[in-house]
Amino acid sequence: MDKLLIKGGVRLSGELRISGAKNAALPIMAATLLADQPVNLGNIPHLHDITTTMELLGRMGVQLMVDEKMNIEIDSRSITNFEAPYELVRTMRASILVLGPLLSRFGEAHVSLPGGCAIGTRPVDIHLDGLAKMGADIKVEAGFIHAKVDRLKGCRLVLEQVTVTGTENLLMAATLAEGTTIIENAAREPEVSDLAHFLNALGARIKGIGTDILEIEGVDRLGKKDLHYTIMPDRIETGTYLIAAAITGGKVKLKSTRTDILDAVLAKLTEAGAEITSGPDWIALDMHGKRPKAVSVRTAPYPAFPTDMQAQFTAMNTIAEGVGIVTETIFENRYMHIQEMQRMGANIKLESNTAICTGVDKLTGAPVMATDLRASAGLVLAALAAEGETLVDRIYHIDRGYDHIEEKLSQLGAIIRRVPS
Ligand SMILES: CC(=O)N[C@H]1[C@@H](OP(=O)(O)OP(=O)(O)OC[C@H]2O[C@@H](n3ccc(=O)[nH]c3=O)[C@H](O)[C@@H]2O)O[C@H](CO)[C@@H](O)[C@@H]1O
Ligand SMILES: C=C(OP(=O)(O)O)C(=O)O
Repeated sequence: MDKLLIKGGVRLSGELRISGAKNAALPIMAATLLADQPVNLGNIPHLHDITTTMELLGRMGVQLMVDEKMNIEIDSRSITNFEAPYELVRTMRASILVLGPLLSRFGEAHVSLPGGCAIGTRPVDIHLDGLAKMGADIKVEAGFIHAKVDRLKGCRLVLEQVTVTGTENLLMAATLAEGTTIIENAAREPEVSDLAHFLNALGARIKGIGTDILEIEGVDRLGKKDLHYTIMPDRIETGTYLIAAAITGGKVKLKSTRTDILDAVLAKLTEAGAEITSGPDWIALDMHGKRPKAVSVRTAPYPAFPTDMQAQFTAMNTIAEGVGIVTETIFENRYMHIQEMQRMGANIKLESNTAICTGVDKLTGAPVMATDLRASAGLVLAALAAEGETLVDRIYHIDRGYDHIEEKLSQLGAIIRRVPS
């Protein structure tokens, strides 16, 4: 297993280009299953999860072609089977996103139940309940979801809890259903909106995009000749590099990104003492060499503070001035990074879903273990601020969601290298 070796203490500075959003690219790739014409997708990030999704679609018989700029052409007309096997689903929970499109277009889907994950139990009951309400016959047997239907029927769905992939699965399913579907208490994450815009570009009729009530009038077919769709920028990658600069007292300019999807994160960085400036497609952060001030954050569905930025802000609080209280309300077990940060000298007290972080003057490099994607990012950030060397093990988690992280951090002056296994 590859590791990352980081020598901390360098003040980062420079410019970077932000990649396409993993959490928009994955549902949009799954949504191409709905189209009866090839689709070309641009701004696809270089990530392990993308390779897994390509393999998943490829095993179903879908044809994929990637060019050197990571534009992917996906043609689902050659599909031969409707199965998402365990060995792929277990490495990437987003595989569940093929369920809605397969069922809606082909009337059949067999998707392995996603396995346990380091951040919580993450059930898919809301996905399944919604599809059943739309008329699907769903059985869960031997770890597989088997779903069948002649044609899904539109109906009113009130989601019990805000769920991002749940909203996406039901939204995709509704596009080819008979009649109108209303999804209430829908997730408003920008990636859900990007998916909805993509579906409308294919010919879907979705209203209420960006709100918590989505209205979908089913159509008979989806697909548009020569459709090219560009994936939105990754707001979590953007936030992570802003913190890389903030935690080292440095400055950074991030290009090909957006400010309008990062309000909660930028507000907290400003509170931490960062000077933020921005243009239509760039954001810059300057700490002017200062140590950040500790900030308190509480995770909640968009537009509130994102759970996918919690570990990174926890990392910043470890070396900040003062006490920051971090409350995780989305996932019940998303604090696996804390124990590792404590090994680097962090002063964090964990009480139930609240982490009380008292900033220390310095962290010390240590061997640490990455446990999930954003926990790994938090450890890399802590390592950038620490004195001495940190060896981050199990970085396959990071490769799931960060495009060329060591190259990008090196570009900002970080001393970081991949140690192959
Ligand atoms: C690929 C992708 O986009 N992943 C994101 C997505 O994950 P994901 O879509 O899996 O997360 P959800 O929004 O579904 O989870 C929110 C909460 O709802 C619960 N829940 C969800 C579905 C369900 O059927 N039943 C249920 O109880 C979950 O256990 C969790 O406590 O949103 C999360 C919350 O912003 C992010 O951290 C992930 O990065
Ligand atoms: C939790 C995440 O991803 P996934 O839902 O794919 O596990 C994430 O992107 O932080």
